[in-house]
Amino acid sequence: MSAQILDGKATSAAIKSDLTTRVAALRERGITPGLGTLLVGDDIGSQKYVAGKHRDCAAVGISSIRRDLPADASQKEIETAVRELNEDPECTGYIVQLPLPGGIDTNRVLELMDPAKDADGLHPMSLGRLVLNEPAPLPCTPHGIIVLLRRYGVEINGAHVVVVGRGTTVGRTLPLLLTRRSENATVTQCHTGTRELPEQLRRADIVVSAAGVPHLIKAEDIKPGAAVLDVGVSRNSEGKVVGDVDPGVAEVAGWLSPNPGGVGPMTRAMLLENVVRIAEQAAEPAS
Ligand SMILES: Nc1nc(=O)c2c([nH]1)NC[C@@H]1CN(c3ccc(C(=O)N[C@@H](CCC(=O)O)C(=O)O)cc3)C=[N+]21
Repeated sequence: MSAQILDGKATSAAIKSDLTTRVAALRERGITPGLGTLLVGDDIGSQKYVAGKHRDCAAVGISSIRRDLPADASQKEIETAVRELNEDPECTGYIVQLPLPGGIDTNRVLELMDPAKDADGLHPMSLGRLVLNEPAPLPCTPHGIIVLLRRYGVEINGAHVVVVGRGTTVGRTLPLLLTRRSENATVTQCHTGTRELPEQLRRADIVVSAAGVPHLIKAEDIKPGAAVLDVGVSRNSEGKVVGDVDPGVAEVAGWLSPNPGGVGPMTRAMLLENVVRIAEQAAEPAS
């Protein structure tokens, strides 16, 4: 038996098609959503992600505003670029591509962003609202994970989910989404300091690995039939993406989200969704 593939590429294509309709409706009312990206430096991975985001925008009718700064840009130059995106009326939502170069105070940069334009859901205000159960743009990768599970009918309610990793984009935020009443999962968060990771993994109905450790998750540690989502991004010597999940897992798992082709495209679709939602809300302020 081989796992059913949680196909993020196909699922994101369907979502993008829905978004195209919503963008067209906004445009008919004279509103054009615009996604800004601020990219600092020339990391090849980041360049690729940002290029992908702008391609997605073009495909659904969102205009894009691209700001690129050199790797040696100063804190001040980066902050100026953030202020300009805050002010730019064509930019209705934007992201600061992470990580920023060493020596830059990332949190200070994020705090300067207008929270009303937070397309990533990673502004401190949005994260605080998430903790407080208030409406806010959701972090794209965790949101993409939940939408992907739902589209394939993987039961989240009551499931035991093991999340591996403690980064902001997945490890720290995914448990917040999964433990909302609407998802109702039980979460164990693991990381590099976790003793006996295999024992934790064996109890999981759903495993989400975002550790960035190639082939950390082995078939012998997976409960037969469990859903396994590979979110780890490492690169091998040829620059190819290598995930956290050992290929042998496909023989044991019930569902498998591959990497690439799984959560990455979903992340991009959720980013577009945030941009469209922000523009819709601006068009029709809650009374
Ligand atoms: N402020 C900020 N927001 C982010 O959302 C953000 C970020 N910084 N920094 C880096 C990570 C990484 N990330 C990915 C998005 C899409 C794919 C993606 O679509 N990948 C394709 C393949 C790409 C390839 O092969 O290189 C796939 O999985 O099929 C991957 C990774 C967003 N990130």
